Amino acid sequence: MGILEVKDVGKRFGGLQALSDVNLSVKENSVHAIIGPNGAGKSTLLNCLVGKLIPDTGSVMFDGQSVLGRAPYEINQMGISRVFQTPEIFGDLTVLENMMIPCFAKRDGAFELNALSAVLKQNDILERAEHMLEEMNMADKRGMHAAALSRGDKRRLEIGMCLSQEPRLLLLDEPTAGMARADTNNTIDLLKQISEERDITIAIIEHDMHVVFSLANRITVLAQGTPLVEDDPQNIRGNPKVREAYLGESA
Ligand SMILES: Nc1ncnc2c1ncn2[C@@H]1O[C@H](COP(=O)(O)OP(=O)(O)OP(=O)(O)O)[C@@H](O)[C@H]1O
Repeated sequence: MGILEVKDVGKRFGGLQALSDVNLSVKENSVHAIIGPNGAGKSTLLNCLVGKLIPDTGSVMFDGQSVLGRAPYEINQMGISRVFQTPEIFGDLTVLENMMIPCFAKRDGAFELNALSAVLKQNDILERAEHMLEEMNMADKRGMHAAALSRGDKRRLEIGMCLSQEPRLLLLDEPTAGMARADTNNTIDLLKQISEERDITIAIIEHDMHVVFSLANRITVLAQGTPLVEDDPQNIRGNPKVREAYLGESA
């Protein structure tokens, strides 16, 4: 039994069956990649896991509890945290102020941006945020405006903000999209370190096969809204159907 169990999930948008009969089991402490061509249904599936969409059929269980019908913030509190394609950080705030926001939400269950000045006076929040920045190797950037960070550092900050909530499942939606190779490699190293050092499960949607094969120990290939195959990376690489359809002959 995985920490995340998706059973027979289907989702239709008008006349389009975006997902059908999706079964997925994500093992605790694994890095599980979901790959597939454009329009395969990867984002739709992710949205069904975090409460942004409700499937028409099937079930989604996290650690034995159904996530269906729960609001995104409730699912977040259950221990699922999501990193978006575009970093969700506040560019006008400093790196430290950004990091304080999820620390506050973790302590009090909610956060309003206009409460920031009050938050800045709270030592426990400040200590926690500074500790997280040290863990993310970003302490030297604490006073910078987040907008001035490199793409890779914006991603690093956002991942740190997610981790400060101590999730058990981290969902990543193309975390290296649009990044130069150096930033991509830094992000791969960061995610490897997180997966090795923390008691955490990672599920990642990714187009970049270098990222997928560097990180994943399990891969599900989605095609036209339904899983084509789920296997270990070496078998996915060698699977002729997958090679032909998704990876290209050079993979
Ligand atoms: N809100 C929506 N309303 C209508 N159709 C949608 C909606 N969201 C997604 N779709 C359609 O559902 C199908 C699956 O889309 P989805 O974005 O999940 O695919 P994807 O695998 O994430 O693709 P990509 O790799 O391009 O991001 C596509 O045909 C898409 O156009």
